[in-house]
Amino acid sequence: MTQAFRSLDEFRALLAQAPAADLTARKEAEARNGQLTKPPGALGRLEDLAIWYAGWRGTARPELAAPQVVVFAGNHGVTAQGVSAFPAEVTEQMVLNFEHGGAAINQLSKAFGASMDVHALSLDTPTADFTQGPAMSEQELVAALLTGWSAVGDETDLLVTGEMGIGNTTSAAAIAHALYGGAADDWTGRGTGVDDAGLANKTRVVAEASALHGGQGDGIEVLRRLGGREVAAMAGAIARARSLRIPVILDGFICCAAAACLAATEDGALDHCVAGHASAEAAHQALLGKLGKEPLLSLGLRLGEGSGAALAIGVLKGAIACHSGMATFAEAGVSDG
Ligand SMILES: O=C(O)c1ccc[n+]([C@@H]2O[C@H](COP(=O)([O-])O)[C@@H](O)[C@H]2O)c1
Ligand SMILES: Cc1cc2nc[nH]c2cc1C
Repeated sequence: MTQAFRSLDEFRALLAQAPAADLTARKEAEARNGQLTKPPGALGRLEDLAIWYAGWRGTARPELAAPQVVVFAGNHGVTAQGVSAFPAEVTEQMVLNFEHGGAAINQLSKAFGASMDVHALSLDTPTADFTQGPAMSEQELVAALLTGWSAVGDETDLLVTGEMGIGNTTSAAAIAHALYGGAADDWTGRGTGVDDAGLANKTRVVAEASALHGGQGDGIEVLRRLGGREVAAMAGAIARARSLRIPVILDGFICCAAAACLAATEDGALDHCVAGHASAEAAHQALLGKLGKEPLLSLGLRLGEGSGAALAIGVLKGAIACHSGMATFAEAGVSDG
């Protein structure tokens, strides 16, 4: 594939040109939904989900046949500040675990019939510690965005982006604080499980990062200054999915921070996304509120890897199976109200 973009401005231009949903297919799906053998609205959010999916796939009676889970891994210089309960080498060790099929996301992908790919991004070269300077150069960010962009399969009809990166809840918190303001502790949580002293230290790091980088540029610039390679790759994949009209299920706090960088850069950039779940990471619910997304599931997960979103594939499959498979009142000879 020829390189889709060579600079951040070219990536911004692609975001600005992103296609909308097919309104005709959406309207036809709404009409079909009204004729199905159930009381109006009785399938609750499943009805909205099926109509949303139909609009993005451009057909009133869609199938969901090829879901793809893609997991990106990156290392973070900010781990030098002691922000995680786990050592940085766990990122690489977990990549091996993903490759050998031993992680939670391997099992969930299999359980919901999704393909799964893992992309490790320059693990030997952590991003710069963003309390000292920008996490990435422009070219490093372009490379990470391109990794995500290129990871999306042409035949994919639903995308889940997951991540693995020790230290990345600090990156996500710093992104959210830079984008939405408030206090550093509004956005800082325990991640893999830091104790009270660890949480206080992490909050200091987020505050210092925002003081250094806040208020400078759009969401893409925030991503360059405070993101990580796997965070950027998720943003690139979500943007590529949009260009192909592939619906996306967002995962937890880090995935949503990546998505927020797109939303802050271009209005409507996440119209092709639904929120798979509410993570137990303290600020995820608030971040979902900023994105205007209502989570499908709330199961106390705080794993990442795309795990909550992968579970929500099952919900979406259920919604589409009902929408596309049910008989209408006329077909079934059932009296409508
Ligand atoms: O998805 C979430 O909401 C989530 C919440 C807490 C932790 N994580 C995972 O834990 C790792 C980051 O935690 P930490 O404490 O190292 O910043 C990273 O690999 C994430 O996938 C993920
Ligand atoms: C073991 C482990 C697995 C993970 N998966 C995603 N983030 C993780 C963090 C840790 C520490």
